[in-house]
Amino acid sequence: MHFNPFISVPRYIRLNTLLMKKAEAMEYFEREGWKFIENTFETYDEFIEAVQHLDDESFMVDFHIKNLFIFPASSKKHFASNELAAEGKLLLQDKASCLPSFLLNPPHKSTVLDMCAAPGNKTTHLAAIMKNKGKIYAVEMNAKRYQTLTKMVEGTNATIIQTMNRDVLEIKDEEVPNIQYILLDPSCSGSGIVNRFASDINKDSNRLYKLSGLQFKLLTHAMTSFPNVKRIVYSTCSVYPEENEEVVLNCLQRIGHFKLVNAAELMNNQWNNFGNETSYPNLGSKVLYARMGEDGYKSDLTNGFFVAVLERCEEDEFNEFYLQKQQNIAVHNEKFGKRKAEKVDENVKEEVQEEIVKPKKKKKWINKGYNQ
Ligand SMILES: C[S@@+](CC[C@H](N)C(=O)[O-])C[C@H]1O[C@@H](n2cnc3c(N)ncnc32)[C@H](O)[C@@H]1O
Repeated sequence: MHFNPFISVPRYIRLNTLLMKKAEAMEYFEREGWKFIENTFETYDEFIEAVQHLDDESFMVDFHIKNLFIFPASSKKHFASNELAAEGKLLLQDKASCLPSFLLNPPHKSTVLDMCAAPGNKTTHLAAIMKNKGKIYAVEMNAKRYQTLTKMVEGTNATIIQTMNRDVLEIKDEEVPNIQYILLDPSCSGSGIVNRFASDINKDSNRLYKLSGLQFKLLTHAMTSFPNVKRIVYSTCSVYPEENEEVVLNCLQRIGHFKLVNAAELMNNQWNNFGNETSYPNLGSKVLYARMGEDGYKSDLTNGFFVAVLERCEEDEFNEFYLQKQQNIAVHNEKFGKRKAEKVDENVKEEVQEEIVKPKKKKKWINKGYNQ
């Protein structure tokens, strides 16, 4: 994988609507000498073109996220010490990192679990989307990062957030009752982050294996431990399919009662990058990537990011990957008559534990190694 080290993403600034109105922010920027370019573009491509040509004195509003401002990359130093950012009114957050909360889109008064919350960018975005009405449980395992999270929550006036310094894998439904929406943004390789963009050659397959095992465990927990969950967003700042499509596919194959929502439709078919449909049929085109334009991909002018949206199936409905796997097992059993029937949803956790402790040989990408 080749990339252009000179690509830079614009300065994205998310308005904290819990502390400041959009009109006030616009007036502030104009007072500071910035010229507003109105976003009247009909298509995403036209918009991207305009952002690419944003001059050093101008700013715009994002095409998808209406409380996200876009400034030229050259303004990064200027905003690093901005007074309104210090007051929690403006948040320096990349567009890609805003997509998970935007796509989860929990309604006001709903109950949300953010499973991996620190430093709190997405949790506080969720609170703003919910207009500070409802309840968000924000869980962070690492003590130091938990402190950063609590500081951010306090500083942004996101009063519906209850922070918890815990391992989310130990949290059960009784402790966080009636969770309806889950955001899962777990630790990942960070291979999508512009300045540390990793090439295939630099892939650390051992680390990747451990990370994807944890990601799988966390997504399984999200899908099986909270009976009232309607929608789950799974995201990473990685561009490696092992942490993305692979994790989602493995979970869907084992847990039948969730299905993929087509992210392209959620973006009104105005987006450039999705997963790999050839390698992951019926899955790749429904999961979203944000890309900075490396390797001939079209650019979204953001850091590299992955988002998958899952929704609970109707009663008696199972997702296609689960059904296919069950069918394969049935065919295999008929042929060889040896293997016991695959465990069903209720027992999936037991199976997951076994898989994580004892990796099976079928995980070919580990054995092949990526350093070749
Ligand atoms: C990618 S960061 C999350 C970024 C955050 N969502 C944001 O937008 O600001 C992943 C976080 O998950 C935490 N984490 C990893 N495993 C966890 C677990 N089992 N329980 C709770 N937190 C966990 C890590 O310590 C790390 O802070």
